[in-house]
Amino acid sequence: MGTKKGNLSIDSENIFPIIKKWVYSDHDIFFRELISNGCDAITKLKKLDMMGEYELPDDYKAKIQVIVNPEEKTLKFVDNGLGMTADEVEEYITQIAFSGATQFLEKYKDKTSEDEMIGHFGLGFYSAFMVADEVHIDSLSYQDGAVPVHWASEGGTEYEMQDGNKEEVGTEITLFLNEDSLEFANEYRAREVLEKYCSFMPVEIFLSKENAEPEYETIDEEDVLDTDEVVEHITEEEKEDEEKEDEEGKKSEPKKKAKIVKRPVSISDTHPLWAKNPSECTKEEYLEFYRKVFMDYKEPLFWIHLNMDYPFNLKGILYFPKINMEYDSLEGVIKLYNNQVFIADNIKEVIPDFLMVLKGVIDCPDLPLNVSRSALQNDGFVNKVADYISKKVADKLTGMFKTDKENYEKYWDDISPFVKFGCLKDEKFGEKIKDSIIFKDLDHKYLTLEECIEANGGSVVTPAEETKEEKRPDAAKEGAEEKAAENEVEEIKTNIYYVTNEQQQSQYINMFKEQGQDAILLTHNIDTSFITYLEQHNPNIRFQRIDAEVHNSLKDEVAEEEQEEFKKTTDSLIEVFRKELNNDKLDVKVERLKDDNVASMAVLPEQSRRMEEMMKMYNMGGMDTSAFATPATLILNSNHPLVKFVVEHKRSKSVPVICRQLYDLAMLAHKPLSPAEMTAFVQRSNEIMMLLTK
Ligand SMILES: Nc1ncnc2c1ncn2[C@@H]1O[C@H](COP(=O)(O)OP(=O)(O)OP(=O)(O)O)[C@@H](O)[C@H]1O
Repeated sequence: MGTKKGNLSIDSENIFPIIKKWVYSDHDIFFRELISNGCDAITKLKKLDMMGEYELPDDYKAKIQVIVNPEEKTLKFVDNGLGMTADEVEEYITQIAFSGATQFLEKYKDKTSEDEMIGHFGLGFYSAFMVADEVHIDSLSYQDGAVPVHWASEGGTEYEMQDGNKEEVGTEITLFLNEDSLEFANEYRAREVLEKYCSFMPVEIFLSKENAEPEYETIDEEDVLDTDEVVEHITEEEKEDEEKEDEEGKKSEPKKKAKIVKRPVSISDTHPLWAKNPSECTKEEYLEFYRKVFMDYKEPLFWIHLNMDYPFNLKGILYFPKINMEYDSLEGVIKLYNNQVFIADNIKEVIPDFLMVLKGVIDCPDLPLNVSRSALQNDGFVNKVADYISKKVADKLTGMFKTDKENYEKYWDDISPFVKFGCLKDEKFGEKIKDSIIFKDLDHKYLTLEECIEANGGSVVTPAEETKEEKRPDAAKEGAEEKAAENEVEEIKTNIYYVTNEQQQSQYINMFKEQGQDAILLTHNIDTSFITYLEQHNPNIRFQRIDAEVHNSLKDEVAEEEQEEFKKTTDSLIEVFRKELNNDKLDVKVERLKDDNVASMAVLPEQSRRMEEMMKMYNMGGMDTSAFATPATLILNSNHPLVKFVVEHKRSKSVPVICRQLYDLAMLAHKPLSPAEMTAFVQRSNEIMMLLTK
């Protein structure tokens, strides 16, 4: 063939600026595109061999070589796939713009948003022009009598094609890098990109530097392989005094070694663990894979091996890392692959939001390589993938809850924020997992929600619901009865008490324990939202923080005949405290607490406290949420000698000090004092101690 010159295609005129600017936001992606073309070419050649249309040489070893040359500023991709004839280069490369690109340009000529640009247009090869001023193709087709072809283009609309001189079947693509992209001719940078995109490609990939000094290694002669290039055979004479003699007194043979050219190491692991059958993988393999891929040397808690063929193909491994710190700061990585070719990290359309704290790999050959995020959003298939993944995670957890409770409880602190977040985010997940959610009680024993309800004297189906069911057939009275039943439900809600901070709420915990009353620990900041979620899903329960009210079991009843006297005491205490604390709106309540070690405490209604917490959590645009805060109620224990003293000695000069101190002590367990309050508190405490010295 003489030199053939031509125009790439009338349509391609405007394609290069588009490619350069938008198609691929990550410039390094051309590595992936060119290497996956090479992999495809190799797969096709192997298929031809299988179909008997071509015979692979006996010593055929599929491989892709990436050769950097910083001096020449070139980068080469060499594969031993099926190669192309001149006609094929013409058809697949030159005229490419006819097919995809025409529509592409039509559709996107006025759009500038990158999100909308990325699609699957068979433009992979052209990504080379993002980094190269000039690209050459040298190819030799597998076909009998094929003539090698050389193609060159400078990325405009023109190209040149002539006979080439490639001797082995396959294709070599040479990129003459532009000034902005010289980094890719650096061996270390190239390795970094290859490791990012090609760590698990199905073909071995070798990186080398053109004209680099060869590296050698010395190995035992017996370990030399046919494929090794031996440069020297070495016989190591053992020193006289070290000479060993065997039983018959013969000298042992001198050691034979060989100096060989260092064996190249493939960048890609062509059989990644996720592609294997889960039953064939060992714990050590899972851990090693985790360390290698995520560079995380902390052991993951456990993992799920996904393996699905129908109705779509999906394989992968999801690891649960140790994650018991604040939920917001957690960041997992889920790497998405298409047939072992890396697509991207953390594509949120495919991976349900709440699973983003996990670390893992997912290989889904049915997902397009060039994923457009906006295109994925409403894609039914993508939603199914996401549903499947979340279902599998729920299955793993419920399975573990049933069959391996000991470990499940051990992991619970780590995984509970994730599980709870999952419930808030994904109805279906919440429904599946609901019976496997557990709560730690004051003795650090685990209970299910059902057990918590029972421990607090309730039952999962409330009597009111039962009556409601029974009465249902009576249609005539239905309306009125339903109302009555609803009120009843309201009345018989089971309270589940909880603690958010064991230190701060210790006074309440002690009182609870003393009365044999239990509570659960909910210490994570996601718990505020989570209990609201549980209440919405279980109308018969109500969560109350341990200091939200004075639990009935903590109080002594006031007998009928004592009522009047008690009221008097109450009124006078309220008056004194309001006066001494200089706050006539102060909410004071007097109770007879069973625990006479407690003089005062503060309670804050559950709903207003939760509201305040939510506002704080969302920060409400930097608003000062204290303006909305409901002040706590001061509870005074009329059984306590200090309180009794106040009632009996209203005019004593100690009363102001006692009132203020009791108030501060109650509030301390509830929230931090302001700087001024704290200063006053310390000063007063010192004054009280001074009295001891007198
Ligand atoms: N290394 C190669 N060996 C043999 N044929 C190749 C090679 N590279 C490209 N081709 C041919 O050129 C065609 C166009 O390649 P290009 O990368 O532009 O698009 P694609 O691979 O079809 O799609 P995409 O890369 O966007 O997924 C390929 O389909 C293939 O037929």
